[in-house]
Amino acid sequence: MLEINSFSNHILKDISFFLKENENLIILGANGAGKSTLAKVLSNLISNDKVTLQNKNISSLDDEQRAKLINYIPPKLEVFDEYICVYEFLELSFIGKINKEKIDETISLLKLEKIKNRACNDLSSGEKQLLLLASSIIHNAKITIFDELTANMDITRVKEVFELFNSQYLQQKIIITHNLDLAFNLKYKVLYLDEGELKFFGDSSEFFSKEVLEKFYHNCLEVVNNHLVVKL
Ligand SMILES: Nc1ncnc2c1ncn2[C@@H]1O[C@H](COP(=O)(O)OP(=O)(O)OP(=O)(O)O)[C@@H](O)[C@H]1O
Repeated sequence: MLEINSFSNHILKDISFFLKENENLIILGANGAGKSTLAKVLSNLISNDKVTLQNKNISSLDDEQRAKLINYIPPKLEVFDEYICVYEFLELSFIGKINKEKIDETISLLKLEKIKNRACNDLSSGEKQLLLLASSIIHNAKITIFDELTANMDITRVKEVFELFNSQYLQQKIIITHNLDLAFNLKYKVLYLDEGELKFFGDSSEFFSKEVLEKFYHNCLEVVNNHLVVKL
């Protein structure tokens, strides 16, 4: 269970919502709407006392307790040690003891064998995002927030990520994305932000109705064969 109660700062305005146990969420909104800021508030990277996780105020949790409950995956991997390789990065992703079998299983799941000994800093943008995904599977927090995970992935990888999001590999997920077809097909609850204000929080079927799409995206989108396409 995740709750945020009347959070405001210079970007977000009076944000409140409640997510039930195991309920997944998509966060949508235009560039600069405040999506990443909200994700950082929910994971306490922007420290606050307005978020409750599993009935505990986030400000009362120590780092380990918080890491077990919520994990924010940023849009870009930043590694300061230029020599650290993919395998070593994954070793650092465990909250407790390292489990080499789990690392090998995750490498095989995401087909990362070819890059497992490469330096993280030498990876392409899409490979870095796959590494972040692998680290989140290993970390296995109660709630994982993905901030634009698929932005640099090729379409085959996006499809694999979609399937993974529909599997049991991760627990509760919060996904920030500009890929509206991914959002549409995941059928998670939707939160829409506009200039720091929460303008919609509700079910996928309601958000992706003709009326709501017209309200937020004007006449830019249509549903064709169960896919949301941009009318260019
Ligand atoms: N540390 C900061 N200091 C000042 N302004 C900030 C800071 N971080 C973000 N902002 C501003 O707050 C607004 C919201 O930023 P945020 O990154 O949350 O948007 P977003 O919805 O995730 O955008 P995008 O889709 O472009 O990634 C933007 O106008 C941004 O410039």
